[in-house]
Amino acid sequence: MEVSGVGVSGEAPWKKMSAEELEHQYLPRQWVVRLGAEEALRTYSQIGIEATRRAQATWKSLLHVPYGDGEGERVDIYFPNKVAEGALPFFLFFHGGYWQSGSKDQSAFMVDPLAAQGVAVVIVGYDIAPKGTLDQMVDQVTRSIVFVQKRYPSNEGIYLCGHSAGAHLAAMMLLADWTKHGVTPNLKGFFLVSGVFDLEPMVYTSQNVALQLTLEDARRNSPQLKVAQAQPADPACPVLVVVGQFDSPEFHRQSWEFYQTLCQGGWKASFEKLSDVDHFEIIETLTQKDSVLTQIFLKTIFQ
Ligand SMILES: N[C@@H](CC(=O)c1ccccc1NC=O)C(=O)O
Repeated sequence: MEVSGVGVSGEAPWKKMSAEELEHQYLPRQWVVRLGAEEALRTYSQIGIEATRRAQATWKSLLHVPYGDGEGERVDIYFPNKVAEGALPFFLFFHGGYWQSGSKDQSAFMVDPLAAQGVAVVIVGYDIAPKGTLDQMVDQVTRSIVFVQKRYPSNEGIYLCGHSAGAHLAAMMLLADWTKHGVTPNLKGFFLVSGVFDLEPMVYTSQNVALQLTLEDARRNSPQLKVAQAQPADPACPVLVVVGQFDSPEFHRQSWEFYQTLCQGGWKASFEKLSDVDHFEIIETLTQKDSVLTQIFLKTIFQ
């Protein structure tokens, strides 16, 4: 892999970028080659809305189930037809949108192909900025997982998948302290898709207008800085770091360096660069049962 991490000077490469270049590196829509930037976002939303409509028409579901008292603290749960409720693998999805856009209501991309194979899928809602702060989102995601574990104690594994900002939230769960929640979730795998793991560069982009991260907030919420010091709770739990071929060089660097840090920290990490997909297609392909990423998920869940 040719992506260099920290340069010979020891300084992160983004620190030498102009403000314009940094902004460009962290605007995924500008790296889409098959469509114009705005059309790429529109297409992504449409595919998410359509997949969600189809999922709700096809599978038994529990919609808008509260995992906390806040209005935004809700999940949608989709069940496969067979087997008794509960004794199933559970796949939890945390949507992207830079912690300030997107919702569970248009993010059920992977329900059809996973439910068809006997996986329960939970699409998690959380309070995006400016309503929610990053610390609150991390806490909400933690509680959503605790909720699933408590409600389905006989689950056959909980798998966390996040996209982009959602991959960041899922990665923060590698560091979660479950003791204060009274239950340790049966986590069996992490799928971190086109994520951001070091939030420091975000502080210097326009995304921070809504996020309002201080440098301290960014560092406290950067799994890249934290996982090296943490012991894997379960060293056998696989952590897959995936990035799309057409993601920006900064997104490639973020994923590659996080993967390397996970390996050094004793996690069972793997890295995939998915060919021919951009930041949005990488999730859009999850609507299809034979996509490379869908197959990786199923293989991990049923190995
Ligand atoms: N404002 C971003 C949108 C974006 O990043 C995004 C949109 C949908 C799903 C994930 C995204 N990226 C990270 O969370 C852009 O212009 O590319």
